[in-house]
Amino acid sequence: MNDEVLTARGLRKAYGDRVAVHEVSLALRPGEVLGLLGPNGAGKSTTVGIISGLTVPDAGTVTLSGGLSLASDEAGYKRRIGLVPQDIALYEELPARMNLELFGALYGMPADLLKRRTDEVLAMVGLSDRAKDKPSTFSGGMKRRLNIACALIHDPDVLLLDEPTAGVDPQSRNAIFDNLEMLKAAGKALIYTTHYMEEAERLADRIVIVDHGRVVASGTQAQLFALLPAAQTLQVELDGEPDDAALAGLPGVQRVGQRLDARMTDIGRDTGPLLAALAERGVKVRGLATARATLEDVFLQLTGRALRD
Ligand SMILES: Nc1ncnc2c1ncn2[C@@H]1O[C@H](COP(=O)(O)OP(=O)(O)OP(=O)(O)O)[C@@H](O)[C@H]1O
Repeated sequence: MNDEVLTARGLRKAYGDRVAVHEVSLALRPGEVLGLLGPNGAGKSTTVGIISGLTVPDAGTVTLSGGLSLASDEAGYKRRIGLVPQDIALYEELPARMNLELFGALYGMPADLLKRRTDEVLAMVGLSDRAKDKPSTFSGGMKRRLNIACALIHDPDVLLLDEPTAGVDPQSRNAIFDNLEMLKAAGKALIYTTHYMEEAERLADRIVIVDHGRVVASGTQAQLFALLPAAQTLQVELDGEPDDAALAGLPGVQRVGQRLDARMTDIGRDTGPLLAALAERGVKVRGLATARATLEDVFLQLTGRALRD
């Protein structure tokens, strides 16, 4: 028995010679946000496309809880999945409300339910007072929020979001994050693709890092940071100008001008001994700061390249 709402196994998709997705497997539980993190072209959209049923894989399976798959019941499967595509997909010249009604009609929702859900999702994304307006008159952030509302109209269990904050102002971005946290609290399962590691760090319970179509690492943030030789850096601001000889031989310590950067796996344990060693050598300390490793560091460690170009 498992409590997964979605299980993807061995997904593979090639376009000619180019393998976009290679043996990607992932699983998702209710109330969980899975961050799919990787640079441009890593295969995130293709993976999401396969899970949504828009892209046919060359190999692999996606199953929802209860054993539901595209092969067993395509309409039933799609009713449980919502997709927020990377490129905004709206009818620009139709009122916001009508956009939602059209999406709802695709799922065969009865009129009374559709009316109720339309009101609910408009309220959720903060667009109730713009229901009669056309997306062509909306800001980028408002269009994104309406796009998310369209994906939620049929109340899916699983929401796939493909870089949903592209071109969004900070205020709308925060509003989107609030919405996603609300959905998570309501037990929805979310796959969130991004190449912004700050977004993955903020939202994701677990993260799958992809590169060149392959999963290079997956786990909780703590598990991913554990892949680094040192998860934290203690920055020691020096008082005066100690000579390099006084600083020689301190393990994991690097001098950066008037500062020492000490890489540590356990900052609580390792700070005391370092400060004692510095005092013993007559090195005076003016201040301390800590810097935490980021997912960018994890990606760099695993691939030797930066996440963003
Ligand atoms: N329809 C297609 N035809 C040919 N090649 C494609 C197609 N879709 C994707 N690819 C290629 O597959 C690879 C993975 O693309 P994908 O869009 O899945 O990456 P991504 O991680 O979502 O990147 P981005 O963040 O830029 O959207 C890329 O090399 C891309 O050029």
